[in-house]
Amino acid sequence: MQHDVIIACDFKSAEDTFRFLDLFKDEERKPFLKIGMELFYAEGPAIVREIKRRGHRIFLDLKLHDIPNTVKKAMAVLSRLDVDMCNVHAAGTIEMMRAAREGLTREDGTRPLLIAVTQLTSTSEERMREELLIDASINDTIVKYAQNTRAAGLDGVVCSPLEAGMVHGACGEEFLTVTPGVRFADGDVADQVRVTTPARAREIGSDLIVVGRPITAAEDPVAAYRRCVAEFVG
Ligand SMILES: O=c1ccn([C@@H]2O[C@H](COP(=O)(O)O)[C@@H](O)[C@H]2O)c(=O)[nH]1
Repeated sequence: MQHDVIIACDFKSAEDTFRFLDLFKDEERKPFLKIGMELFYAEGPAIVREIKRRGHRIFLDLKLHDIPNTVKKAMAVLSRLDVDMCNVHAAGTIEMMRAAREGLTREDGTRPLLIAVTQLTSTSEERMREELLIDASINDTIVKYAQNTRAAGLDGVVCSPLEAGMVHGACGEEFLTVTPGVRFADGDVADQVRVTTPARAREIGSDLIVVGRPITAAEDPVAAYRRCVAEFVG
């Protein structure tokens, strides 16, 4: 997978999204976009179809986590949207991830990329131990969840860029690392915990970085996007 920057379009409406996307209309590089829960719950499948029609690649970040049968059937519905990538929570177990892959696979055998969230980048090791009662280090947890994801036949994981090298070491170079938790050196971390810069993400081994507020809330979003691309893609 070619290194790229995915912009997290965390907007409340189609109107706000298209106002933002219009800023990029003269960009040579059509940004790869992430549609998450906020926008999808507000606008439904129509927003996915419209953004696809405009020629963007789409990561549909709905993080499914339910019993295997429910996830399989939901994935079968999502497969009709023809997105490029979608995801589940690895905590849903290997059986659930296998069901997700089966549901997503179309009759002709094709499917979008399917990845699994390991531990959210807003979670610290301390909270994981104290609130989630996971009595292992965050690194061991992420490696184990990544190995489970690989065993289920998925294509990669969502993790912090700080963990990308470790995940590749455990699961192979071809196994995708898609990494939110990206901040400029001079930027506000907000609710993220396990963060680093686009340049450092590239050095550590991330394949795709996911960047939201550092671009969407910037005074000049196009300049912020170009800065990410320059640091991460080169
Ligand atoms: O572990 C995870 C999984 C998903 N996300 C999503 O990525 C973006 C990050 O946005 P920022 O504004 O750059 O913090 C957001 O849509 C999250 O839902 C994540 O941050 N961490």
